[in-house]
Amino acid sequence: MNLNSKVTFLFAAIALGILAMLVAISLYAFRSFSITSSSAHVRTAAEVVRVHLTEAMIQGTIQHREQFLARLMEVQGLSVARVVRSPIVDQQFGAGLVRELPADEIEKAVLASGEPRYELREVNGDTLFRGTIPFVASTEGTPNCLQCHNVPEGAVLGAVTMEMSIADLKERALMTVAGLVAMVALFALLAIALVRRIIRPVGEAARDVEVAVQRALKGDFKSQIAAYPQDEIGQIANDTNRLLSYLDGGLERITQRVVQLTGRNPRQDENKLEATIDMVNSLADAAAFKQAIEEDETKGEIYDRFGRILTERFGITTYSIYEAADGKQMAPMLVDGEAGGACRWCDPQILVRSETCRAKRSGHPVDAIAQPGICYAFRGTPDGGEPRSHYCVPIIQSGSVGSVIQLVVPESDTRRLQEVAPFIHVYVREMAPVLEAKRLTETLRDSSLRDAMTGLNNRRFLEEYVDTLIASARRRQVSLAIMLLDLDYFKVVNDTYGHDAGDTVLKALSGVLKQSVRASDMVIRFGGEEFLIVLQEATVEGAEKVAENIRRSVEQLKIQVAGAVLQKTISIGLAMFPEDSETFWQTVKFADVALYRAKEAGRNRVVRFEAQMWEGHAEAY
Ligand SMILES: Nc1nc2c(ncn2[C@@H]2O[C@H](COP(=O)(O)OP(=O)(O)OP(=O)(O)O)[C@@H](O)[C@H]2O)c(=O)[nH]1
Repeated sequence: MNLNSKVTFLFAAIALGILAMLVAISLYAFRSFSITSSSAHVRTAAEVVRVHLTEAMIQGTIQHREQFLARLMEVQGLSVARVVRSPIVDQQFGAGLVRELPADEIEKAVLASGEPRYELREVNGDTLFRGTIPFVASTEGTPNCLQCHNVPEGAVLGAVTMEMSIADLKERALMTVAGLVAMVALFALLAIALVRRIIRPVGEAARDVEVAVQRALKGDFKSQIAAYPQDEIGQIANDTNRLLSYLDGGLERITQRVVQLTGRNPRQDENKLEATIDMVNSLADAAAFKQAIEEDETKGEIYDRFGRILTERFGITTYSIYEAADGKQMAPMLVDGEAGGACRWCDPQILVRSETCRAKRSGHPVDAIAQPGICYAFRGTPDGGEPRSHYCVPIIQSGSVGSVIQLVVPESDTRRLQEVAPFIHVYVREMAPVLEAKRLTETLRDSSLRDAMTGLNNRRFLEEYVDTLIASARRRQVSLAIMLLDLDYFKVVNDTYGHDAGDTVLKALSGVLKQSVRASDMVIRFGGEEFLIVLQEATVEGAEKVAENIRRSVEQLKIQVAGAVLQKTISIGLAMFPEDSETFWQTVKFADVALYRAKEAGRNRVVRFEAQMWEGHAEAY
């Protein structure tokens, strides 16, 4: 029920209540008045009858009593006028007139009690008032009752009964009450109409405010409340309009900025305020994410953190992060939360021919939800499960695609992915410069630890890595074989064919060395044409075999240089850690001494270090 109806209802109820009370009080008052006034009339008439009868008795004309009473009934409205005698009068004066009427029940009661009785009754639609008044013996007056009646003072001598119609009086009373009711009802109707008119703007403003609040709760602050006269309601309407405009303007400005940052426009059917709050939250989360990854040490940690955000925040559990390596290759860094996992969602071709990856090739996001089947490299159902779709985002670093994020979702979940994609872009945008900085740092660090010409690790790398190497060997209680290798008569190559030919020989040798050892072994370019190899978990016999194998491979290696095919030999010194020395670098010195012996002994050979070789060399180191 609205305010207007409530007020109308309230006023109507009050008016009805007042009317009911008014009618009740009026009717009661009129009834009391009618009875009182009729009683007074009957009493007066009874007194007139008594005086007349007394006079008739004194004059001896009492036999005309009935005529007198009949004449009396001609008075308008009077329907009964009769007299009854009390038994004590009959005792004194006999039975009285032959027409004497017997007393009815009321008269008997009045004669017995001496108290008047009045009564209202309805007869055939007429309202009659009856009064029975006793004649009581009194000593007052001249002559008085006791002069003739032989009775004590106060005795009841008789009673007169009169009955008159008060229909006219009643009708007039009802007319008066009806008039009163009509006036009050009219006044109430006018009052209700006036109050409704006064409060209508309040109700309409309240309705407008309610509509505006409902829309505001849905993120829409564009409502305006109709202008009203300059009273309190008008003031509320104006203030509310100003507040709504202020909120709408503020939300509009915030949304515009947030849309610029996220690239996501709230949908028409969306709660704009909640959508904007969501976007601001995402921006704040992305900023926190950026702060966290800036302090991460490696790119692997960054990918891992991003993977967790994909799963925990966006509910995406199947995804791949590829890193574009040098040349045409791509490497999976994180697949479905697994570091360096296999290429699960794409044709493995992309790993060796990165151009096969559409996002890598184009540098643009690849949206298979908007354009199903857009990328031929995508393998949507590798395990025959529910068909899947994908959305790939390239990360541009230093002007080219450095990494590719691939999000994979079941077909049934594509709409949700579309909704979160802009937020994921925000994260990717925050991540890109940090990844680039990390890549530069890693490249710089890698180049300082690597020999640019041969691609082998350098002496500095060995110096940094040696502690880890020793700790690992000690923990596993294994030996390391250390070989120092030096090309024989290498100077001649430079001198005869030039420095470039010398470089070619060194590169070819590096290749042979790399191929001759296990991936876990280390090949280091130790000096100019000097190389150091560390074999992990080695025995003396095993190491000697590897060294001999290298010597033979080098001897058989034919190297094409400008205008000639060269064949070179190599000398190798071998020492064992910790068998030959408890310290790694001392073992390297022993390998160097053995190498010296190999050169001394005619070159192109492997010499295993022996303790007596150190004698005479100690001072040289
Ligand atoms: N082309 C080229 N030559 C290098 C490089 N580093 C060192 N050399 C040369 O390698 C040669 C080493 O010569 P030596 O130490 O005299 O030894 P060798 O001629 O190999 O003779 P032995 O070791 O005694 O068998 C020098 O001529 C250096 O200039 C390099 O990076 N490229």
